[in-house]
Amino acid sequence: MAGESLGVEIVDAALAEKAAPLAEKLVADQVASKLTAQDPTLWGPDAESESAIRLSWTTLHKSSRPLIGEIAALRAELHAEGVDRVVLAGMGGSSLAPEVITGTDDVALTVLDTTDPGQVADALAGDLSRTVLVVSSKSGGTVETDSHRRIFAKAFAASGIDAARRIVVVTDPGSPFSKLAEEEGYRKTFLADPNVGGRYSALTAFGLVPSGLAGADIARLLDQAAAASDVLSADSADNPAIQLAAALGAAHAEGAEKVVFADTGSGIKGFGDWAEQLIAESTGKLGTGLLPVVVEGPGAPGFADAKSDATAVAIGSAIEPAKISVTGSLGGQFLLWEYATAIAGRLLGINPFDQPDVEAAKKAARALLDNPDALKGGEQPSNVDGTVQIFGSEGVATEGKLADVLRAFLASAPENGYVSVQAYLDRLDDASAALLRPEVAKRSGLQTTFGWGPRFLHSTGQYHKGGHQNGVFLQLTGAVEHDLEVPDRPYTLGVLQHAQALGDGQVLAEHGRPVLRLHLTDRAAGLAELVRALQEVDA
Ligand SMILES: O=P(O)(O)OC[C@H]1O[C@](O)(CO)[C@@H](O)[C@@H]1O
Repeated sequence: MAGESLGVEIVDAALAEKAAPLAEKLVADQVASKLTAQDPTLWGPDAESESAIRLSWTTLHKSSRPLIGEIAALRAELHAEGVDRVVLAGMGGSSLAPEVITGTDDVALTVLDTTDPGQVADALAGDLSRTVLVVSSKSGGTVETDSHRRIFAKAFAASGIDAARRIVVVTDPGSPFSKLAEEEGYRKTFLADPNVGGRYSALTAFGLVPSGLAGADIARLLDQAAAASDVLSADSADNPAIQLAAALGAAHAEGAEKVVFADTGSGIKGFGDWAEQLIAESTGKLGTGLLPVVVEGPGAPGFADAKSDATAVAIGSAIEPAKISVTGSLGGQFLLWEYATAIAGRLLGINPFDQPDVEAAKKAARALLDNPDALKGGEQPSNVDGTVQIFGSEGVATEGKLADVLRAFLASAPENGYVSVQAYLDRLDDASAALLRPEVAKRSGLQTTFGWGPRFLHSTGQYHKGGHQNGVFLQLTGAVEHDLEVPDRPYTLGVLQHAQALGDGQVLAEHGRPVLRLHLTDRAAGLAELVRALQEVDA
């Protein structure tokens, strides 16, 4: 349950045996206590300058306390004005933690981490007279978040609402958003601790402001982290973070580079989606890393039948065939996984605080936005089956029926590789796209990830380009019925979404990865055709 004490159990005896010497060495090197003391030398000289400005997360359970009162005061003020609907615009580290925190506490938060015009239009269609928009961006330069800000500011104004009174900003000191907030007179700006990276920021203003405004119990969350901090700082083989990092490191050394997450009754909602970014973006670089695979439950393909390339991890009680089980409160698990990921980074020999390959896809999308002809004109599919247009990167076979194309595509994946299904669609209206993950996993026999674009670009996107190069990529794009203007920008949201899909596809192809893009000219019909076609592909 969400309140229980922190624990890591390495259920698999062989894995426990291999992890033990790694754990002993971590204890002897005093890694846990040095990490708590924010020692930037733990990842070698190349990582030192970055680590020196990325380690404040080890003490956030103390330093974030003053935020509790500030957030409660703002919430009370807003409620007194009848404003009780919270919409959060933020990508990756600026929205994944609030989504888990509010989901676990069962309080409503509308998260905008999409460029899908339909999904954004749905959020706009909510009662604006009761809405506050939290604009969260560490860098203050994320195009999706800035687009949401522009769209909502215009919609507030069009409804006769003073937009400035309804926009709250969370950002780093000195960022473009902090300047803008001042210029525009936005209601309040929370400046976050700049010495914490986005994916380690769950217990900073990024995690706490939207969650607290929505009504989650953020004081309890910090208490939970505080209760975990001593045990996580201990140079002891009983330290759960040492155990977890050693187990993941030992498994990786044996060829298990994927970590498959299933919830087994943790009481935490959607923990895997948060852990996914932390692990993928932190470790997936220099051709190595751990690929998180979030599955639907312990019976799902990928977990139930995990092979030697994957470690099944239960979030909650140990259920067969999990090799590791992790229990504990949400606040405790945030801190545990942050410690374990940073320590695993040391075992893998990488810098867990940079994301060197994320920028490439952003750059490619920007180039496409600057050249709208490349996006609109002359984009002829190689093949069409029903409502599905088929596009393939070089070397990807696109002939025949959709089922033939899928069969050939899945067969082209290397042994022990993975399939990444990437849906640039509406997470709510096209929710059935997520059913493709287990279908593809079953048909291919490969570990299969699923991500909503562009959300995953800020999460597993780093791993795809920087991690083990054995993925094949199935992109889904869809027709846009009602596009949305982005005020004072030369593109619409739909065009941005398309540029993001094509831009990332280009970068993946440049890395020599196979990319199959299926464009659904009718989303609902196309998704149904796709499921039918997959069912024709033999397991
Ligand atoms: O908070 P920001 O600066 O908008 O960034 C959002 C996300 O984008 C990334 O930089 C990757 O693109 C993540 O590391 C980060 O959490």
